Amino acid sequence: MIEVKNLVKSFEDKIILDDVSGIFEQGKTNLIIGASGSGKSVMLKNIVGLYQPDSGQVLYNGRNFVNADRDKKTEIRREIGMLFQGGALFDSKNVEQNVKFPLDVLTDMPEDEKLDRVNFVLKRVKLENTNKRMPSEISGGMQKRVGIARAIVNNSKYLFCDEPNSGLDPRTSIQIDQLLQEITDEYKITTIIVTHDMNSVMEIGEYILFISDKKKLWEGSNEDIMHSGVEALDDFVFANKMMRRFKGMS
Ligand SMILES: Nc1ncnc2c1ncn2[C@@H]1O[C@H](COP(=O)(O)OP(=O)(O)OP(=O)(O)O)[C@@H](O)[C@H]1O
Repeated sequence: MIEVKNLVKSFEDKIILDDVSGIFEQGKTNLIIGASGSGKSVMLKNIVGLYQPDSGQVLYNGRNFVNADRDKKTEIRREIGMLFQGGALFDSKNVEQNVKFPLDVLTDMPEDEKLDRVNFVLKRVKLENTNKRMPSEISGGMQKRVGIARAIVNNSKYLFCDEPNSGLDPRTSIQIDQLLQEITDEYKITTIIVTHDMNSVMEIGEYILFISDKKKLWEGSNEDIMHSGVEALDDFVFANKMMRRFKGMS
């Protein structure tokens, strides 16, 4: 579980996040949503330690990351897997080398054990026998799956995904969402996904934190989001014509 308590972040004089709190539970797909520029990525970067909050706490199963010393931070970082926007694979490495990379830099596992682990996660994302393919030789959806395999190869306890569906068609997006949810549930990972994709919200939003105007304006599940009664959230949820018609708004 990750607890964010009273997070405040500003750049120079501009406050981006003002006293935002949330509880992201283990084994659940937790979503941070909001309009473009609302501060979703900034929140994720504060959680993983890429940005230092002005104030507030980020607790990884009770361990405060913000004030942790170097060793403690390294310990927590080893438990984190990240799926970056666009996959962010190394173009010059093949699938196997990409997935193995975290094991090469974070562990002293023997090579045969690393390969067993790589093959295990590749099988889990249904990419067995693609070991020697280069990123340029596989589709966008396959590249995302390689990214997911790489993010979990070191038995990650925490998984962070920034817009995992960017650049994918709707059908492939749903497959990636479902894979993320299955893996989260199966390995009891605490997963946090930043997205503005309403399909993802409805499909896998077990816990949703909505940011607007620097604040957490709403939290809840995909079951409740249609009836939040929060105007800014309705503007976000019912942004397209079809959804508005569904709600009887136009
Ligand atoms: N390093 C930085 N220095 C200054 N301002 C920043 C920095 N990073 C982000 N911001 C500002 O913080 C605000 C929120 O940005 P953020 O990237 O978190 O938005 P977002 O909700 O993730 O948007 P999008 O959906 O478009 O990716 C923006 O106004 C952005 O310009």
